[in-house]
Amino acid sequence: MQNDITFYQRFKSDILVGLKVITIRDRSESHFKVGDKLRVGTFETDEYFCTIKIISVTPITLEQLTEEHAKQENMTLSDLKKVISDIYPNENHFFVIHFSLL
Ligand SMILES: CC(=O)Nc1ccn([C@H]2C[C@H](O)[C@@H](CO)O2)c(=O)n1
Repeated sequence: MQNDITFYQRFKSDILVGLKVITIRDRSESHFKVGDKLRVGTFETDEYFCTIKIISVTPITLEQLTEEHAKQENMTLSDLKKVISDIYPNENHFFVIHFSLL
């Protein structure tokens, strides 16, 4: 069965133990709806590793990110901003996808 969303392999363990409960994506991955159950795979190999349930999808800009978002990503705010800027260069409009592990 196909996965619905992927994460870089390095985030897999944090997701599986509940330390990472949000992801910040661009508009191309903003179509998920509250209550959707998504199969999650690794970006590198598309290997399935868990199922998540969408709690909310909220628009945000890079400047609006706070320490609370960083905590929900299990990283510092400066690391979070760098990760996002590396993945999405020249983009400023994002969506915070809050999820729970099923
Ligand atoms: C294809 C793609 O964009 N994949 C992504 C995007 C983001 N993430 C992680 C990185 C950070 O922890 C947050 C914020 O973007 O989400 C990812 O694992 N894979």
